[in-house]
Amino acid sequence: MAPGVSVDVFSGSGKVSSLSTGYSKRAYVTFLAGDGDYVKGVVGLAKGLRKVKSAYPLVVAILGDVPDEHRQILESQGCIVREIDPIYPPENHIQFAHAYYVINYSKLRIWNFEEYSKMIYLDADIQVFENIDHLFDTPDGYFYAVMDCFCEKVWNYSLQYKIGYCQQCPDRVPWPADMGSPPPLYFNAGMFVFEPSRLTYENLLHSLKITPPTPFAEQDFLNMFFEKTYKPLPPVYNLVLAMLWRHPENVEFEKVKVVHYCAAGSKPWRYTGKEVNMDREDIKTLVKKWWDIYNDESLDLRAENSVQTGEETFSRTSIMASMPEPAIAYIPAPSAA
Ligand SMILES: O=c1ccn([C@@H]2O[C@H](COP(=O)(O)OP(=O)(O)O[C@H]3O[C@H](CO)[C@H](O)[C@H](O)[C@H]3O)[C@@H](O)[C@H]2O)c(=O)[nH]1
Ligand SMILES: O[C@H]1[C@H](O)[C@@H](O)[C@H](O)[C@@H](O)[C@H]1O
Ligand SMILES: [Mn+2]
Repeated sequence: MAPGVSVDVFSGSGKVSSLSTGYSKRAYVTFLAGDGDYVKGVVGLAKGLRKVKSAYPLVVAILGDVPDEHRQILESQGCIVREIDPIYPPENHIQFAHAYYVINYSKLRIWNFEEYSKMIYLDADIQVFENIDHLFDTPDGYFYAVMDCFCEKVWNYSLQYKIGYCQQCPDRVPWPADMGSPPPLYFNAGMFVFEPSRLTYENLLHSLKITPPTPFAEQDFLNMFFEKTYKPLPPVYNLVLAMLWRHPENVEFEKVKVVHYCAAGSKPWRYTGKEVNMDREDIKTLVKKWWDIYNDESLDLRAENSVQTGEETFSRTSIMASMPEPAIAYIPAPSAA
């Protein structure tokens, strides 16, 4: 999109406005490690993207420890599987918020997927309930993601949590004047829009070498690295579930496009309803909606509705969905923060 063109990319109306840029230059990308059950998340995501008729493929950046059987499942669902080497942070004795976050530094390899000009990263524990292809039309040169919430216990090591400050409601407990300015806006790294670039990739790896690891691993690191170019997206593009009970006033539940099952106990494929906050009706509804997509056989990639173009398989419905709409409705952009 040409700079300065006033297109509201958040309206959700423009399915794909840039056929001319070619399909292969845009893709969704997720990350998969290990032989556990996150593969279910990726399958669910692939089917969810098909359901909303996304025009772009899903690339899965996998570590070498993903078993062949899981790779085949992903390919049979139309995913483009790309093996990446792991990235570890510099040695130190930091306690991560979760031990497995250490593998998440490997995610930085996706900046090296230079055959794509723009990508949307989605965690495997994310589901897309409405088409978000219009986010590919966001102006280049920025890093787009949704602001996080600091109210859950997993944040208890942080100063924000200790004093009760959250950027989602900065007036509840104002940032203490004697601590200088409030910290920069902080995004959740389960969903973001970015431009792969060899130069950025090399800068990321170089910076990582000289940056001590912190509890939220690559999420903290990306927040530091992209601090100046970060543009907040509205919460409907990555509903961090804790927002439902911590900041309900900031959530338009009926309008949510992307749900991130990141709260403790909320992964649909492990859900029991027993953990704190997990017996809420809204959570049960969202878990059921995830399973409905996962179990829907009509959303499996089928030979008769797929098109093979080199290494990439697109569903025919996706290609149909990429035809430009006759008219695009422009509505005022919601406040970014
Ligand atoms: O065994 C695993 C664990 C994780 N993952 C992948 O790593 C992603 C991140 O893990 P979680 O979704 O469990 O992490 P959270 O959502 O709780 O954590 C948040 O903080 C993390 C800090 O490392 C990451 O930034 C992550 O993207 C962000 O959403 C998963 O979605 C999945 O894509 C696997 O493939 N296998
Ligand atoms: O950024 C963090 C991370 O995604 C955690 O895993 C999640 O439980 C928190 O709610 C979120 O704030
Ligand atoms: Mn996640």
